[in-house]
Amino acid sequence: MRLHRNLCFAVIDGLHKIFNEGDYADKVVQSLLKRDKRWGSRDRGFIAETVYEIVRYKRLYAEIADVKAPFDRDNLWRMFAVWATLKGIKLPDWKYFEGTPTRKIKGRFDELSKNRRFSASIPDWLDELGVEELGEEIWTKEIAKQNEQADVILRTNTLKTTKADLQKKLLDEDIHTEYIDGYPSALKLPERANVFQTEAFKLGFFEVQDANSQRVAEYLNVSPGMKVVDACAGAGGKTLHLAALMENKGQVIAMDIYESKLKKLKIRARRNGVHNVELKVIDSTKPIKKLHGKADRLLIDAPCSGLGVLRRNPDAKWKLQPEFIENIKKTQSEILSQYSKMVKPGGQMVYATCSILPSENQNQIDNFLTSPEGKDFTFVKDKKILAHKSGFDGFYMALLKRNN
Ligand SMILES: C[S@@+](CC[C@H](N)C(=O)[O-])C[C@H]1O[C@@H](n2cnc3c(N)ncnc32)[C@H](O)[C@@H]1O
Repeated sequence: MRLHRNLCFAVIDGLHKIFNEGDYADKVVQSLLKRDKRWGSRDRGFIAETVYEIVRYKRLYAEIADVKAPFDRDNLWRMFAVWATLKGIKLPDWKYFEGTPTRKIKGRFDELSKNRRFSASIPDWLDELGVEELGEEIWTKEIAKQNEQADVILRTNTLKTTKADLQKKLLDEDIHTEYIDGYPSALKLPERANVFQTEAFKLGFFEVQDANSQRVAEYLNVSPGMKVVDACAGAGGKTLHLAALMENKGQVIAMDIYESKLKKLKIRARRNGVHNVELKVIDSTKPIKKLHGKADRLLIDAPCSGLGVLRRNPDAKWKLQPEFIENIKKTQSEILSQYSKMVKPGGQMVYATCSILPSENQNQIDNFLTSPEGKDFTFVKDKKILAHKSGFDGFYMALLKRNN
């Protein structure tokens, strides 16, 4: 591979924004890709993948390059040189690469690879937490998997098309996809492509959604005509899926504390041809109280650490703080106790997270079931999904039934 100066500059600019200005990696990459219209898909792929890779392995590359945060541009070039050397890419004779100690880099890499905190590139506190919660063996495998690039997965919008028709339509647009065993609406791209530019996307035939994320709405056993509350709907990935499973019949009440997220959901619902969603901002306890005992089904897709989806948000490793996890656990427990009251007797509820930590998952359910609010509920089943076992994102989901 030959390095192109303007693409490498874009990578360095992106890293500067992510590491030093705290910008989100996905937003930074999105804006970098708009910088030059002449860039083709290979150039865009280089920028996105290199930025993500250096973000993933920040701790390892910084240690090998012997640089410390905050990283100035020279430091970022040194980390870039480490990345390129380990990839076996020949460094051009640019001034940034003068005196790069190629042999020493490889030696340091071999040495540091024996230590998970460097090989998987994670902060010490997170490594301790992972071992404490999952045990050494599982954590080692899981955190290694979370450093891989995630596949692009689509969810067929069954309100508008079928999986087979969508596959044909995408093939007409030169995009190859494959079925995934056990995931009824999913299509996987064996090769990455910008699916948002396709006609099929503009027509609302699919949404981009991880395969295991597609399991969550399915877990809730909804049917057409029901009154379903999606209490932490965000921009509505699962709301849209619920509406499709309900064949646009009945009512989905999509709630969130952020109106801005629900506004995005509104746009997506229009593209998806979804007509049965009502949006409600949670700006006090009132909207929840009004729904006490009314919902046939409740989805709590709770705010969480996001440790199951690090492949998609690698910068979360550096942004997460132990205090955030402690606080989010309190929020999860409050949400469970307050929002569960919306389920009517005989109704069902799913509590889900995109975390792999038992303390955010099954422990929350155990605590809820022994609390005064939880005594009306019976545990039906749960699923603990780890990325290294399933090949897709890490998730947790529990199904509970409200007693009659
Ligand atoms: C995991 S995300 C939801 C993702 C969304 N369901 C989807 O499938 O695209 C969790 C959501 O919970 C929202 N949230 C945080 N605290 C909340 C609260 N107390 N009540 C309701 N929603 C909350 C966040 O704004 C965020 O959108």
